[in-house]
Amino acid sequence: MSDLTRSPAWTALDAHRKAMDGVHMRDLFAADPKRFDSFSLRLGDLLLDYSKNRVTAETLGLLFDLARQQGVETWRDRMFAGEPINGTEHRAVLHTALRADLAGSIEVDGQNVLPEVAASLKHMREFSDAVRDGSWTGHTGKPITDIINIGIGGSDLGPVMVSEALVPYHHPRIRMHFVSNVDGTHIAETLKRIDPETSLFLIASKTFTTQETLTNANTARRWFLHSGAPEAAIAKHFAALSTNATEVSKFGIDTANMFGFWDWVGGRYSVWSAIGLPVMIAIGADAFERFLAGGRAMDAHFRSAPLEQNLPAVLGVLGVWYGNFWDAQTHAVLPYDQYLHRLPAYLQQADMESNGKSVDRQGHRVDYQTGPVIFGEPGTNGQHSFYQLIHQGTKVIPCDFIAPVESHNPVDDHHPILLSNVLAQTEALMVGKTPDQVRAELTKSGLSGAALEALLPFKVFEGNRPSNTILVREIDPYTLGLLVALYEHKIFVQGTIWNVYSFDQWGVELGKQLAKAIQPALLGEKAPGAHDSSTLGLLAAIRDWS
Ligand SMILES: O=P(O)(O)OC[C@H]1O[C@](O)(CO)[C@@H](O)[C@@H]1O
Repeated sequence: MSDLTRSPAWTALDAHRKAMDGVHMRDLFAADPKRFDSFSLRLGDLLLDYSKNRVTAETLGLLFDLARQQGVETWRDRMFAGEPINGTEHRAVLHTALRADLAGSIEVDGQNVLPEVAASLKHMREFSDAVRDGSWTGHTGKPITDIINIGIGGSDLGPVMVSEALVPYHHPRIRMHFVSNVDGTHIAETLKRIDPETSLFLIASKTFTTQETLTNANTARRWFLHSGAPEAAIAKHFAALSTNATEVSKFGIDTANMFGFWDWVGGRYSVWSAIGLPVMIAIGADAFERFLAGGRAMDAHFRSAPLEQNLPAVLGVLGVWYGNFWDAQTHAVLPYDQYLHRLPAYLQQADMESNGKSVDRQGHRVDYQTGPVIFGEPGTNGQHSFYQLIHQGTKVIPCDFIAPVESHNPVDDHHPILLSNVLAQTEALMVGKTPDQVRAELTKSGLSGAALEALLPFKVFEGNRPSNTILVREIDPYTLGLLVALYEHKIFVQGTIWNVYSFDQWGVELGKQLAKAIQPALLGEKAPGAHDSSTLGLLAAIRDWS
């Protein structure tokens, strides 16, 4: 057994979990009319209702004991202080510095990093202002109409999610495109829609060695030059967002057009950095600052609120409760806002790349579950797709319902209908429908006897299915900043409880290595070499058909 699973806090939760067997949330609500007041929290214009969970005050007490036992507060303080808590890469984890009060000081290796953050933001502001006001033109003197961000993983998902979430704030002249997939279709379809004279490519890659990004960037450059633009025009149409000046120069982008950041910014936490430049161009520097301010407000809350009133801590321990004590394998992210349609994809990387680990910080195989499988779709689309399983399947699927109270598009009665679905879903999941209720309904509809009894089991909803509801007044740059930082810190809390390193991602390396080894065979440059029979069989089939 690991230190964690034999620890006092864990064993107490194990025992408590058994005591919670058979406890239905329906009864918890019936017994306590103030349950919502006890199990909800607000931070400014963000409200978290976590009352529809299989928890009592005792459960939460035990979960916070676990969080304290695992040093959540100490690790949190170490993160904010710039200590190298990313142990396998010996790096600080300081995405919080990107949105910090720049008058302060945060040191990495004895150096205050905030002046560099301020300088980078200034550079981004000057550039984005120029693109937006039309003073930055293409090589033929026309203002930029299309921004094409080429990046993948954290260099794509953060920018595309935030950009899409904030479409109502976009500059009217500027269209945004995000190319990530190495599948040629992605870049080819994008290039069809743009004009080289008015396009600006942002090559976003922390390392500037990522194969997908460089392949797409090279294709974009060839396409641009092929349009008749001279080599010197590249400087007007290509910029780099990266930590790697050497590779940026090698690619042919002038480092004057490079927006830098630092190795203490993890890819999946980098939208607050120069990687956010496409967002800043789309929404303007002031709105981007409001996004940073939202993140900063959540940071201040996470640092100072006692765990019991701490939004990220509450979300974090609830996930641990279901994953480790109720065998939940997944977690659904269900934004009831079309503009948030990329949030589930964004959180897939943020969460699964961070906590998808099976070795603890001491290098031992864990004997407990770590990060969940994250999935989701915007509501109400998900309701007509996979919610059947959430309501009546055999699995416990904790859900986060996320919704703005005000819509950017208050057309007809759409928004009340949308919101009624949020409330209805969480209520239905919690309360369910008993056999007696179904019997009464069926009787009323005229059914009776054997026919009624035959249909009855299919129409029963067990209920007791957990959900959180996160309401914001409206999705604006500030509340989005709050929301993104909320999830970042939730992931941090969970990784700390699980004693894993949340800020590395070694698990993505093997596939990259093997792809490099297989590529020459597909290009016909080499014989396939030694592989298993499946890989060889597939290679042969591909060769046959190409
Ligand atoms: O920004 P880069 O260096 O191109 O990396 C892109 C992505 O690739 C990964 O390293 C893993 O695939 C992610 O963590 C990262 O966000």
